[in-house]
Amino acid sequence: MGRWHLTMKHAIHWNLWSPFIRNALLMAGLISAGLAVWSHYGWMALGGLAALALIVWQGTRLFMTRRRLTEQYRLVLLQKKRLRESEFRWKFAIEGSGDGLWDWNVADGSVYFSAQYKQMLGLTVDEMDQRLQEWETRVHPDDKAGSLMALQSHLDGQSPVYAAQYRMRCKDGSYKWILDRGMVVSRSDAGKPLRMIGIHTDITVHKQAEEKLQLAASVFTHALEGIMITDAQGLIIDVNQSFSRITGYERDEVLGRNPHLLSSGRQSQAFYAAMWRDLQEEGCWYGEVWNRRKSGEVYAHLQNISAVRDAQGQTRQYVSLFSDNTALKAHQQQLQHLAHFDALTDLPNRLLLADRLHQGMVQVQRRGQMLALAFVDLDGFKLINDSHGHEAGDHLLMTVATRMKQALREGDTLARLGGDEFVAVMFDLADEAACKPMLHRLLAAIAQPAQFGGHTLQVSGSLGVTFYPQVQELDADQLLRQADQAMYQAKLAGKNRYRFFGVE
Ligand SMILES: Nc1nc2c(ncn2[C@@H]2O[C@H](COP(=O)(O)OP(=O)(O)OP(=O)(O)O)[C@@H](O)[C@H]2O)c(=O)[nH]1
Repeated sequence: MGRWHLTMKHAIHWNLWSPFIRNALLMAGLISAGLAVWSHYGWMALGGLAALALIVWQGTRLFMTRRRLTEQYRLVLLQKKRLRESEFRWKFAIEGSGDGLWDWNVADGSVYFSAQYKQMLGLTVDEMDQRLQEWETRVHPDDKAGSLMALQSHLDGQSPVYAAQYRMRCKDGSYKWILDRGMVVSRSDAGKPLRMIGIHTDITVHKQAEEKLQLAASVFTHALEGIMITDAQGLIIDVNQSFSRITGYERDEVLGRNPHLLSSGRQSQAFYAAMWRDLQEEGCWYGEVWNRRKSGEVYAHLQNISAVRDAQGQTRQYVSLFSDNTALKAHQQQLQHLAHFDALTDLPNRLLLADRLHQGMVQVQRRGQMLALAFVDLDGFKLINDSHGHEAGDHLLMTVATRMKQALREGDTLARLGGDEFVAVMFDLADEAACKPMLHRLLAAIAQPAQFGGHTLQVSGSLGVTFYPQVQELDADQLLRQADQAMYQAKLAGKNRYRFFGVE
């Protein structure tokens, strides 16, 4: 027994349980058992036993086959269930994502378009033929070549997946942007594509947002205005090209820095405090700012700052737009000057005189003082023009203007009304007599000879003087008319002298 056990162990160890050995041992066992039964009980018993063994064997086979079939059936059902679940999951995922599905039989050209695919284009389930031509006729003509090229490249095996973006015509004639992705899922032995599956994603909103972003980026980059964006703490996070052109600072030099680096120092702390207050309360600020370029040059610009707030009303960024208006400002100042100053002598003109006279009249009355207004007309000026030419006349007018100005005190005003007529306004006089030294100085200044083109030019002046305030209230025009009348009296009296209004 011990030896047999050892042999069996070896047999198992050496893997001798091959079908041949197994069957040979079984046959030997059966023949031995058959001989034993036949020798003890005879043929009848042996036949009965064999019949019994046959019945047991067939029954066992039947039982085993049934069990195997039942197990196979159970596995098939399980696989089917898993497949259904998997299909359900995929269908749910694709339909739930809003994407449309297509399944193309490349060989015969038929295509399955999912309900969602058709719905995306505004079509009902029955409104689209299951043909590839349906897709081709709906793709925007401008996008067709590109998408077909991408498709062909994938069919030829040149790209691992097919992906294209194109516009597709909907039922109502409008176009939707579609992202189309797919791949060949089966090929013939020769590598010919047999079936291809893909999905359609509606990216219209995304495209529109992208276009808006591109537009905004283009405006930002190419705007003539300088644009500076800061974070909520006021640190610069982006600037455009015009910013660099206007300020002289490159983008890298200012990122992360405070816009204070542009400050010229011309604006007070109160100015910036008011700006921040407006930004926090109103969300925007607009005004003129004097800044300093990298070169050190101070320049003026009109600046518009807006706070960018999130849905919760928290300020996220500040966007500042500004344009360099130095040239405009200079031009404005030039126009302002031309409007108020005489082009030949650069003295205040009639307009500015009226303004200053008005202010002076208010001031002297408040201070309890007096002002004198002298109307000056040159004597014999026409002769200068006639004898030496207009240029000589201009030269004399400029010379006389400078000298008269020097004859007056600082704070007094000398204006040119036109031609050879001037007006001098002398402020802060204690009484009428206080102006007499100035009147003499004016006459002397006018009478001083001037040289031009080798000629000596000389004129004199007649001055008519009036004072303010007077017993009767009067305005600046009335004052001027009084002085004009007094000047006429001075002319009548022989010129080169002054006359007070109302004094014969
Ligand atoms: N050169 C020059 N002449 C001017 C200008 N404006 C006016 N005139 C001339 O100045 C002259 C002024 O004329 P009047 O004041 O009548 O001549 P006037 O010789 O001074 O006469 P009286 O005042 O009576 O002494 C005119 O001949 C004008 O043509 C100017 O801008 N430049």
